[in-house]
Amino acid sequence: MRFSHFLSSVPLGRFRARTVLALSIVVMLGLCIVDIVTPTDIRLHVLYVFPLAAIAYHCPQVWMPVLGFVVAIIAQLLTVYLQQNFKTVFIIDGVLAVASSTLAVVLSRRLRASYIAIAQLADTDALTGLYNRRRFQSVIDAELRRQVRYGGVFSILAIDLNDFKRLNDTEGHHAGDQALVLLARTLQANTRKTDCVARLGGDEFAILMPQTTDENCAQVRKQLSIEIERAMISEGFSISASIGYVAFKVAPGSASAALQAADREMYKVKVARKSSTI
Ligand SMILES: Nc1nc2c(ncn2[C@@H]2O[C@H](COP(=O)(O)OP(=O)(O)OP(=O)(O)O)[C@@H](O)[C@H]2O)c(=O)[nH]1
Repeated sequence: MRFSHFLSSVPLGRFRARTVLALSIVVMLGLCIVDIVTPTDIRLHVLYVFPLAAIAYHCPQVWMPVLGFVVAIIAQLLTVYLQQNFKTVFIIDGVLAVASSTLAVVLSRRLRASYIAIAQLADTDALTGLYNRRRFQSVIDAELRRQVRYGGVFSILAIDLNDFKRLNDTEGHHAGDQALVLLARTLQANTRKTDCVARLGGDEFAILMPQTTDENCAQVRKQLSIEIERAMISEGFSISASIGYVAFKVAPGSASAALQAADREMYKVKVARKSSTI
């Protein structure tokens, strides 16, 4: 998410974060001008900018940053009023600096945690916890760039359950969901940590395997077919998967082209299976 999009999406009552941030900057500039006109040390007051901006981004109610500005202004005026007394000024500035820095750290950490949670939601499939199509395409993009730079080979496997609709229709969507989760676990358990397993949608899954040749893929497909069948039978699902693969010795034009090529191979397997069962 671009920072400007994120900023404009933060709800702050009737105001947008952008408005409150602009307000906080105006107030801080005002405080700095007060400092310059009444020659005190402005270095500490600049510290207020960060916590106030952090509050402005983070808190859902607009009165909180406004209250922060009011407290900062009162403290500032008090500091100016007492500036003859060096010790008092030092204490007020010290307390404000510590409080504002602590607030900035706490709020920034919460902000970062929310951002990570949002980014994770955008990249993963809620049911299986695997990467979703969007993230998988960016993983393929990265592999394409790596291959163009360093050469080598990588492969993509496309996996699609057979007659999954029938399972949903006869045993219900909950059973269907369980079968999808089981498939996700089986794929992860039987691939390398360096491979990337993703759910592209519905009963379609895919695996990106770096440094994996055609021959390796044939072995992986055989092994996965056995493990999927074993896992499904052990949970009482009579369901299998069609698996197609492509090994790319030369970088394909795009991530979508790579996925489509693997998909075509998977459909060939599916069609062959259907015609053999007719
Ligand atoms: N339980 C469950 N079902 C889903 C989910 N997403 C998609 N589906 C169902 O998956 C089914 C996919 O149907 P199809 O694409 O015809 O696949 P299929 O029945 O396996 O048919 P073939 O691929 O031709 O063997 C549909 O019934 C969708 O409703 C999900 O998250 N959970």
